[in-house]
Amino acid sequence: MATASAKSLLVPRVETSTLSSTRADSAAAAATSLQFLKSTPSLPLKLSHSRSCFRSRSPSLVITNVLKTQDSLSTSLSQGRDLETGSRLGMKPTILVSEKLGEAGLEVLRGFANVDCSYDLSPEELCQKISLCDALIVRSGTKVTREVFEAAKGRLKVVGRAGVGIDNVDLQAATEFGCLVVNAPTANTVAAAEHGIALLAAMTRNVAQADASMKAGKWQRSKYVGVSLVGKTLAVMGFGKVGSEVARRAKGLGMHVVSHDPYAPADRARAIGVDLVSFDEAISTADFISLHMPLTPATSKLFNDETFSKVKKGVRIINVARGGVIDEDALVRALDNGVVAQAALDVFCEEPPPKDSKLVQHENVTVTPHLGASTKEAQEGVAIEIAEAVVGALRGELSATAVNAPMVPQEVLSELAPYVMLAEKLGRLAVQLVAGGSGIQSVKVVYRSARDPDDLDTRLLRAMITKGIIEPISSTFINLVNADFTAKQKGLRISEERVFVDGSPGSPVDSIQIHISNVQSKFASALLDNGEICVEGRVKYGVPHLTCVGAFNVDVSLDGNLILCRQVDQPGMIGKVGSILGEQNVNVSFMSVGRTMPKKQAIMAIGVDEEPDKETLKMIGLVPSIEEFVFLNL
Ligand SMILES: NC(=O)C1=CN([C@@H]2O[C@H](COP(=O)(O)OP(=O)(O)OC[C@H]3O[C@@H](n4cnc5c(N)ncnc54)[C@H](O)[C@@H]3O)[C@@H](O)[C@H]2O)C=CC1
Ligand SMILES: O=C(O)C(=O)COP(=O)(O)O
Repeated sequence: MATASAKSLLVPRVETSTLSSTRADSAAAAATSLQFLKSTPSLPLKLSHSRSCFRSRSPSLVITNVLKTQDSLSTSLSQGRDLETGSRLGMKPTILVSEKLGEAGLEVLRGFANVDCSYDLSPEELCQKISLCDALIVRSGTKVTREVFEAAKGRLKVVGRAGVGIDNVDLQAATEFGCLVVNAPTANTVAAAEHGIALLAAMTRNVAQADASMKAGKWQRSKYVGVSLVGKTLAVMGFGKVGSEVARRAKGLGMHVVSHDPYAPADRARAIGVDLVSFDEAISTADFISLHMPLTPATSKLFNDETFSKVKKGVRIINVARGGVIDEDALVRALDNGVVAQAALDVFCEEPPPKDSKLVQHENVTVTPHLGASTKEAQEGVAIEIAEAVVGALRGELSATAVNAPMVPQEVLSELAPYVMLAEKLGRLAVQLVAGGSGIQSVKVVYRSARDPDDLDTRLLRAMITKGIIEPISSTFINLVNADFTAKQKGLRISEERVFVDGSPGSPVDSIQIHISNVQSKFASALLDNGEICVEGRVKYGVPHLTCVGAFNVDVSLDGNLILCRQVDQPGMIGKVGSILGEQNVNVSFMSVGRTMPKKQAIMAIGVDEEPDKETLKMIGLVPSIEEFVFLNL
């Protein structure tokens, strides 16, 4: 249900009014809208068991422009086709699917976009195509490098990883380019765990080798005597989704399971009878080591010569995580000298590995070509999970599986929605009070709240304040993905402070204040005694309001444009300014006067639907008793 209007969080500014209309031309401020979508429509599909994981994904926040200026139009166009305008004009976004995706997911995508399934693209071909695409869906075989984001020329808004590992996506580059990365983290967990167990069993009983031998016409029973699993110790390295499912299954096989995971809660492990131990203890006591951690700079080549020097002689290793977690040359050495008796590998540093790979050819190594996620059920689940996430993101929703943007739970999103609008508008307003806005270096945000700090998630508010502050003074397209990065790039420090107020903890925030220090103001009345610009806002009846400018209390809804005037408090001022605006056909939507004391200084806040021309503003400035005024686009 649409409740109001707002700027896009995740997609670039979009034009939804008629571009040629004078309103679009003259609307210096874009009104904004916040919408909550109902749950994504149910899909006429057969669902796998894993479906429940993503069906529970909650509806998300959609933030979309309804108006825009010529300036913002060109910004938008320079970033590629405007999605909402496109859809109004009957143009669909384009989604490039660069690796095989389940048909069920493709159906979801086709309902919303033009879908280009182009598999096996070379890096050059991918770079050529990408500037025509709004989203890209990959699996593990496509390298989404910085070059890809550069080649996209700002059009690519979402990269969907149809699976878990996102080590093939340059997340830093994605973030810098404001491109959201989403993954499908749950639908292939069981498949990967089952493959881990399959490799464990196949390796210990030499299934692959014996099969090849028989197909070569041999009958070698004594050569392929295996080892038993029962009673042996398995070290699960990485006790996440896959690791814990492997552990559960290994327990069922009668194995003793230990695990190493620096971030896993011990009680979760204990609940399935697994002891969390140190890295060294895990590798030195285990008969089998199964790898389930992500590939990150910290885990790259974690299994190297030094690690193999600490393992129990004759250990067996299973890797369904990522090839890069193992130094493959070191593993070959360990296999050759018998330190590692056998290895079963689904993943490799380079995929596919070179044909002459010593590891692949090694007689004590069982290999599969990255099949961990490749079951019919998992692929159907992953495809739907990623299709829903990508479509949602293209609609501007915050995804529950965003990898490079704050993931805010739905309950938090729902209650923060009006405050999100307030945050952006206050940021936008505060920066326009600065004389020469680009010199801002230090911003303090004060949240007054009756909530315990632990119960107030301000990441979204902070991102929207940053967006509000930066967008009016920069040509950079800002969204939730790159707000923090861009602020840092611009040397803007944003600190947050929470002040406890008595009141109802039912509402997350009582007020938000923005303080900008060490700057001059265009509107001296916005300055506090300490020289900081200060504006404060609250949400009233679900609508963002400006409640304080400098030391003056005001009470105006933050909608449309705003004129702030300081005058000597006296009768007739509202009428004088109102009639100037009326004569020039500028519609006044609201007015509020805040004063220090009767007949002293007062601030008049006037909301206007249209932007007054320079002459009109000049006439306001000439009204006797008006000491200063400023026009602000919200
Ligand atoms: N072969 C295949 O087809 C598949 C491979 N995978 C791989 O498996 C990995 C794990 O997947 P999930 O369990 O779904 O991810 P997850 O995020 O649920 O679990 C990863 C766990 O590794 C832990 N971890 C991080 N650094 C560690 C370290 N230095 N030492 C020990 N543990 C560490 C984390 O705390 C986390 O608990 C993925 O990152 C992916 O690379 C996942 C699915 C299919
Ligand atoms: O989900 C993962 O991390 C996987 O490794 C699965 O990769 P795939 O989608 O099968 O290329």
